Amino acid sequence: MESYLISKDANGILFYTINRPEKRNAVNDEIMDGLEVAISMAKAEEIKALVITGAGDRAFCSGGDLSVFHLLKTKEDAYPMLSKMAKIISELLLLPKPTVALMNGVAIGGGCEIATACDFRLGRKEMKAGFVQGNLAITTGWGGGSILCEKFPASTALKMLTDGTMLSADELLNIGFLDHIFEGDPYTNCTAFLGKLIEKEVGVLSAYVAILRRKWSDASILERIEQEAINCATLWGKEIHHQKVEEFLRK
Ligand SMILES: CC[C@H](C(=O)O)C(=O)SCCNC(=O)CCNC(=O)[C@H](O)C(C)(C)COP(=O)(O)OP(=O)(O)OC[C@H]1O[C@@H](n2cnc3c(N)ncnc32)[C@H](O)[C@@H]1OP(=O)(O)O
Repeated sequence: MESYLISKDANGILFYTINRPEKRNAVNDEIMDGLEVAISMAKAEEIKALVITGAGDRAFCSGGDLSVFHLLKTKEDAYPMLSKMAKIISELLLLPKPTVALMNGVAIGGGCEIATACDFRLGRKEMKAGFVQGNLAITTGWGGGSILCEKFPASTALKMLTDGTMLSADELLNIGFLDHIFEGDPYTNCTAFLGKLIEKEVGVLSAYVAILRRKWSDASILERIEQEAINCATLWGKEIHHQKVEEFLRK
């Protein structure tokens, strides 16, 4: 089974689907590489938006693949993985096309980081999401913390990051993290949400998103994301992080 799927619909929307439902759509190197391919494909003239979603109805993305990444022990081990995904998420953030996180299920840790980098977040009614990295004695490491602090009020962002709790769809809507809650078929709901947007010319869409991309670039977002990856790598190498991950893997 392919670990990710990339497809385009008749409206010019490109879909990137993490296709590891048996692992709650956890991110490994292949998923990272696939996302980079999708971001590159989304730059094509005919593409009006990039949508990221997960296979199945349980999980959008459960973050980094702990069965793989827990083998990374030191700061030097972890930094290349963190920096690789931080660069890909930076490209997602600055893509000159509108982006959507179609959150078909739970989003945890790095899964929330991917969603935060998107312009819009749609959540299935039953979904929950949480930046749980703090419970694993690390921080966000793929840029999600920097982007959250860029996009949301400081207190909202810091509360989400430092609480490390799972929030319901209604709670996420109330704080502005979700733009829309849906029931039923994710694709139908996503195309309905983008209904007016896909009527516009690509040049108009690109010009509008450029206003945001320019604002974030002027605010040195890329440097902040790189520093986040370095800080996460430093915490990653500490023993307490490995103990916390072992506790999860033993459950
Ligand atoms: C920089 C990124 C950062 C990092 O990598 O350090 C992070 O993303 S930190 C956050 C890492 N992610 C997590 O801590 C999430 C762990 N998973 C869960 O809490 C649950 O699995 C949940 C809520 C996503 C789904 O719960 P549910 O009851 O529906 O399923 P199971 O727990 O029974 O899991 C089913 C199956 O999936 C495997 N699984 C789930 N999440 C991961 C993951 N992140 N990495 C690897 N594998 C994962 C789980 O082990 C089960 O596999 P099985 O072979 O069936 O035992």
